[in-house]
Amino acid sequence: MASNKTLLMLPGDGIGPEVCDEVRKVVDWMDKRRAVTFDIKEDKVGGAAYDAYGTPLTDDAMDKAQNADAVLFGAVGGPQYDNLGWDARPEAGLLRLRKEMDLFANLRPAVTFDALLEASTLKPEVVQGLDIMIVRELTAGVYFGEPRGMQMWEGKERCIDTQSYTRDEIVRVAEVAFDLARKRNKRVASAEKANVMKTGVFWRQTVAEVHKDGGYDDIELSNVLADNCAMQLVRNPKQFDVIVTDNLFGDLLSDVAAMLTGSLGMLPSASLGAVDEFGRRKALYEPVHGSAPDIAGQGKANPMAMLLSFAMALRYSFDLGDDADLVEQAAQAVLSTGKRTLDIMSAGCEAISTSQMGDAVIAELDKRAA
Ligand SMILES: NC(=O)c1ccc[n+]([C@@H]2O[C@H](COP(=O)([O-])OP(=O)(O)OC[C@H]3O[C@@H](n4cnc5c(N)ncnc54)[C@H](O)[C@@H]3O)[C@@H](O)[C@H]2O)c1
Ligand SMILES: CC(C)[C@H](C(=O)O)[C@@H](O)C(=O)O
Ligand SMILES: [Mg+2]
Repeated sequence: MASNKTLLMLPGDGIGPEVCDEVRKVVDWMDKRRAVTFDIKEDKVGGAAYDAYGTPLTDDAMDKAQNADAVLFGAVGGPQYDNLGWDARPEAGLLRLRKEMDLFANLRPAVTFDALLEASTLKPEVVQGLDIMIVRELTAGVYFGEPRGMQMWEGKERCIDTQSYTRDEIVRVAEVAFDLARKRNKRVASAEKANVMKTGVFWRQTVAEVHKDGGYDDIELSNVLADNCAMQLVRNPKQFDVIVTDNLFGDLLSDVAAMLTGSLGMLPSASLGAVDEFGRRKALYEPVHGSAPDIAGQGKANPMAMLLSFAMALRYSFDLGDDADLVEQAAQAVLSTGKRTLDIMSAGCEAISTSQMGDAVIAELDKRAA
């Protein structure tokens, strides 16, 4: 029977294909055990697409992404591509997907599993029970602002990147953050640099207006300078519920948050567009980590961030919240049995490979569905 659940897989480079292989196991399991069939398409992105086609994302792949119900993205990049021209870089493929699909809201949840308390570099009491959501603006700011690049200025070479935000770009991501907070602990911290950046002042004012005029008086809003936010995340992360922030600060703060959970290999993400008139939204799901060239091809990658990103796809794109819960519970159960990839290894635990971790998740899913 034809499925209306189209899933585009873009494994990419480095450990991207390795962690995507583990998601394929769960997709197959869903088909067999839950009668949920996905119409899977696959294409190349990043360095893999550059090697095959001379571009990090073909128009054909872009079209497939625009028409999929969800895109599952592995990772892109690698040292062999670092000196390519600007638009040929693997990262340019990812930025094009985000921009052209208008995926402005990037949800990066940092949740600490009890089994991994020892894997964090922080004291267990600081991270135990942590559940925060970073909402990163993803299609504007310094990543896309113009002008950018080299120019001559007063007879000297200089290079410019431009931080730029329109009111609408701030309003829509602030609304996502407030709406999410309403279903959580009703607190939003907005992080910017209003002390030194004009865009920071505008961001702060606009978020306050959305809070006041958007009917969000049940949500507590606080402002935090982004540098202080980074420090507070390490000092006392549980003070936060939802953090909303711009593209660049969101990139940095989510890597910090990743280490609270034990490893960058644990942090999933969902990049969402606006809800259209039919109630659908474009979406791309990807781990927060990159292509990890240092461990690629060795079976060492932790597939959890990718698997948990797929769980987010089940929840946000396919209205399969129960199945999302199941995948998350299975992931947690595997870690509770002491199985570990090297990034989250602790004394007394069993070291396993990427693919063994995927198999262990399937075994737990089987137990739960039995
Ligand atoms: N979304 C993406 O595709 C994405 C994100 C970040 C970086 N990158 C790209 O990846 C390349 C490498 O960047 P980087 O080294 O700064 O960041 P990275 O996230 O690839 O790796 C940072 C460190 O974390 C480890 N790590 C990351 N994911 C892991 C996992 N799943 N399991 C175990 N360990 C893991 C790596 O081994 C490495 O030591 C660069 O080309 C960068 O542009 C891509
Ligand atoms: C690969 C790169 C373009 C990307 C970013 O900077 O947004 C990555 O670091 C991320 O966190 O998704
Ligand atoms: Mg990043």
